[in-house]
Amino acid sequence: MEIDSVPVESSVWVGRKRYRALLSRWYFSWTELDKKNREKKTVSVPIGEVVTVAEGRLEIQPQKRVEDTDRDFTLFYVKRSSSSSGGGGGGKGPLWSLGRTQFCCPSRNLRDQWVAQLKTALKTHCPSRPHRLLVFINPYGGKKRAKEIYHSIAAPLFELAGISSHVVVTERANQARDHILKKDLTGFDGVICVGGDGMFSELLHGVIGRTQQEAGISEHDPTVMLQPCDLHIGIIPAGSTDCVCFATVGVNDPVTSTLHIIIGDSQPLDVCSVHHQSTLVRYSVSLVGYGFYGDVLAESERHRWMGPLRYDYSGCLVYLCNRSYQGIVQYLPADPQISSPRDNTRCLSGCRVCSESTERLFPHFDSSSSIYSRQISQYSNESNGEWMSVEGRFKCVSLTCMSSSCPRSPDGLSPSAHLADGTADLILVRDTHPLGFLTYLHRHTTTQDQFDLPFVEVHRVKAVRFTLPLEDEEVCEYEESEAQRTEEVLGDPEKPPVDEIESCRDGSQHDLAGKRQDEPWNKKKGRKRKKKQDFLCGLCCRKPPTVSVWNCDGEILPYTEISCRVRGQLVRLFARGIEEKGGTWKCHKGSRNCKGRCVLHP
Ligand SMILES: Nc1ncnc2c1ncn2[C@@H]1O[C@H](COP(=O)(O)OP(=O)(O)OP(=O)(O)O)[C@@H](O)[C@H]1O
Repeated sequence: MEIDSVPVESSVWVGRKRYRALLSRWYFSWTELDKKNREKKTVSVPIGEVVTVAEGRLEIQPQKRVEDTDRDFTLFYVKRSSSSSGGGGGGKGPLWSLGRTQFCCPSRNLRDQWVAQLKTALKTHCPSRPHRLLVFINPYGGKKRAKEIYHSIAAPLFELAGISSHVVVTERANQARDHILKKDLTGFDGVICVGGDGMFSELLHGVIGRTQQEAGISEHDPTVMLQPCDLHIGIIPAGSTDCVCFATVGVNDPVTSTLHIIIGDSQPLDVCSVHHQSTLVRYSVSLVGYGFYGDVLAESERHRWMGPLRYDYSGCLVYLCNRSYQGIVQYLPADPQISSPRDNTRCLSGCRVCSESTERLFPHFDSSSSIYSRQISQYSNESNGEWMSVEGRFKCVSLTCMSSSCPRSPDGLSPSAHLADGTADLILVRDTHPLGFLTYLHRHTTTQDQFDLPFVEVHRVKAVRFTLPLEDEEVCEYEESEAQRTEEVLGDPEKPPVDEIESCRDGSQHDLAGKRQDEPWNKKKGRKRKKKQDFLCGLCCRKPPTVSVWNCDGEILPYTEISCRVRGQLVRLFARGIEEKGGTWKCHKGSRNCKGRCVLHP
């Protein structure tokens, strides 16, 4: 049935008020009329944000109630409110809730036509909505409320929207990742995690790994072009850290996230692959951090019993230790003509830089075909450019593919970073006095520019390498069983043995020496490894450490010398980036798929 056929316009009643309802190409709107037929206020809902339409009077809250009346139909859609007005989202973007309006038509025939027209419009304009989802719930994440959040909030909304889901409540770490890697996923349009950043990371590794397996691509080669992933990932926040959700949606709110999933929003996301020599170690979307952020994570692992408070406690402790580390950072700069980490822009919904990057990264991309058919072209451009090198003592070295904003740091580590432009921001904080470093840290919680400090530099990059200066190569012994550990990180159900890492950092005599003798790593550049060092320092130390550890999205990496490469738009989330509160979603002419989604209804 053609959308432009009758009826596109008719009188309807909402309660006792008379309205003129109109279905145009991209919107359904209803305008209040007074007794003299003069128009009063209009409510306009993009078809893309209609959740469902049903005959009769339908309610789902506080519980489901259906009344099959002849002339009524009920419309469910996305409604926005300011996140500061409550709801627990506490974020940068608006909170979404389920809007519901009940319309009464002059006749049953007209009611049936409205329902049919709206359903056809949904089918025609929203072909990318999911129909079947695979949901992983981590019952131990955050405040252990993930099951309750899913069953009381997300599941009823999925049911309303006609989405079926297969639910897996995890029984161990990495179960979700292994499931995605190994099980039959035919028929699923997306994978969802109900948990925190750790659960998201499992899904990320599963989806990327599976896509490469199916495409016959080795993930280990940092120079190879990885296959962009078709299977969307959704996050229903229920963890103690939900940074990825916050940075891609703007709030940590299960209803908002569920509605983004239902309407099939699609946000491409850059991913950083972290390698050690010629082996993939992990993928990251938010932070790959050495020095302060690595030490805080390592310290916090010892105090898990404290819950989320452990990060504050460990942050204070590590700050007081006043450590800095020697290193050589090499980076491949991104094109400064396109954007810069200090251009004071923000990556918001419909971001021009990101949408133009799609064309740059995938010039032969055809929006009418699947993501799989994108031509592989990204890395011909990517390897271009001259590597730069910085050597010195650093308080921290951070690489972030996104702003990494979170409720505590609403602008994030790099406020002008983009979600999907194929670049990451490299932040180098050189050794400085403790007060200077405190100023740097404090500025993350304010609107002051954290890069406007003499000991801080920031670069927009496509790739990074970190090595230790020859004279300072005192690396913890846990590096030396690297091949085995990488297998554990990527291929084995067990996580990296953090306890071993910890014992190494503690200076305990965990003996891995037997494993190292014949390893090529020892022969590299003819270097001779010195003996393991005690790690603790500052308040609690015997000897200051010479190396830190890498924090990769909340996981400790088992290597110090790493290389990172940004994989532009490798995955897609059920999200749309951060919307400006109460504002209009700007339409950048020429950006694909704008299709009327670019204006927000009030
Ligand atoms: N059933 C399970 N038992 C133990 N660990 C699990 C289980 N399911 C998932 N995990 C692991 O728990 C870790 C933390 O989960 P999640 O991210 O959901 O919660 P979180 O409270 O935000 O955690 P954190 O802040 O520690 O990252 C994840 O890395 C995941 O691999």
